[in-house]
Amino acid sequence: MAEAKVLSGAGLRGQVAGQTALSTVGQAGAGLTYRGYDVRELAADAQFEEVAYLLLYGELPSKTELAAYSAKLSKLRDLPQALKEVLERIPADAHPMDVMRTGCSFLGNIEPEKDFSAQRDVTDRLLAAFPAIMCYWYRFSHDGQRIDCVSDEPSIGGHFLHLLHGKTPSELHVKVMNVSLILYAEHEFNASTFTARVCASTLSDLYSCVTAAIGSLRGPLHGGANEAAMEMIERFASAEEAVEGTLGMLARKDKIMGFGHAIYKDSDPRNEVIKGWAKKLADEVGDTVLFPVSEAIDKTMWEQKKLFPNADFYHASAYHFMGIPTKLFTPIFVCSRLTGWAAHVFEQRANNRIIRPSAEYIGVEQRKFVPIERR
Ligand SMILES: CC(=O)SCCNC(=O)CCNC(=O)[C@H](O)C(C)(C)COP(=O)(O)OP(=O)(O)OC[C@H]1O[C@@H](n2cnc3c(N)ncnc32)[C@H](O)[C@@H]1OP(=O)(O)O
Ligand SMILES: O=C([O-])CC(=O)C(=O)O
Repeated sequence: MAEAKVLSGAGLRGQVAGQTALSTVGQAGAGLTYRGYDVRELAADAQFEEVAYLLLYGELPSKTELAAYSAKLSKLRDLPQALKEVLERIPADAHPMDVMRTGCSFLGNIEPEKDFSAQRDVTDRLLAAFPAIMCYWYRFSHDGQRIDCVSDEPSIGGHFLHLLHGKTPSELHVKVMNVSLILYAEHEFNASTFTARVCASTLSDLYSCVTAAIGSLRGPLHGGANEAAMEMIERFASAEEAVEGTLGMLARKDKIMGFGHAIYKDSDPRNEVIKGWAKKLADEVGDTVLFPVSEAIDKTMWEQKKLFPNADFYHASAYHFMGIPTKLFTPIFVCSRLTGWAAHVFEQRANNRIIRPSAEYIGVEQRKFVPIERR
């Protein structure tokens, strides 16, 4: 059994900053659990909507509850005209994470959370509307098309692919999107979730918590790593080139995106799952470069640094094989992690104290103010 990672030093590493009943990360013998369920079992057999319900409502739904929940989400997919107009004004070269942040924030203006008793309805609305926010902007700014924001796809993953590509997605692609959304849904006190909880602790509204969390997820050390990993993988034309390139990056002390983790010590339990699906997709498209390049980087990182791929690394090629533009990778993460963020906001609100740590002062000693004319 793997020993726990030594957690000390900067970045609040190893500090217990609160309690949660939502997930365990990196506990010996239990890689990642959502409300007690192993994420690998959920990814194998559940639908993302079931997992969202589990996180947001506390237990797995019955068949009837799931049908009602999925129907509720489907009805909430369309965007208000005012939001479409805002999205149409955002340029094509904007970062889609900025689009998500603006879309979420704007919806908070026109459909505000009037009372905390509406928190689940606001979350369900965002869960249903996020794929359209991303795709409406993308298709308008890139293809000049005003797409229909509703589809008859039963799942959120299928709905996203349908809006993006304008056609019914294959069964395999719907399955992989479903797995991906499950794997990304929740991860304890990661940076974006902690951001959401800090915001919630001031008794702010849910849209503010989610908007803040999107800002934290955007960075390449967190959710943005899947895009950065894709950009790196694409630079290599063969496994040999990838090995050489990785050795060079390590020699220059570059960070290799999609590797390492703040909590896991020698593997990320989500990796084996998404890697398996990335391989299936590679076979489907007849890939002979990207997947071997990814494996070569993976092998070199382990041999040289004992660093392992995190959830982001093989997500990069998996999404690429499904024809998803690289810049949309992190926004998909938003569509999923929203469930974890919101569940943490509910938990924070249910037992709140404002989050306000202390700082160790390392500045100059106290001194006398000097008026500007004498400086
Ligand atoms: C969904 C997610 O958010 S998962 C994370 C996604 N982020 C990435 O993939 C970005 C690349 N990875 C990283 O930057 C880091 O591994 C993080 C941010 C995920 C975790 O950071 P930390 O907890 O500070 O890492 P940790 O303490 O394990 O680092 C140990 C050593 O390995 C090095 N290291 C860690 N990850 C990497 C990496 N990807 N490439 C090269 N070196 C690395 C660190 O620089 C550190 O070296 P040092 O002791 O010489 O300074
Ligand atoms: O937990 C973390 O530090 C990063 C994260 O969100 C994840 O791995 O899903």
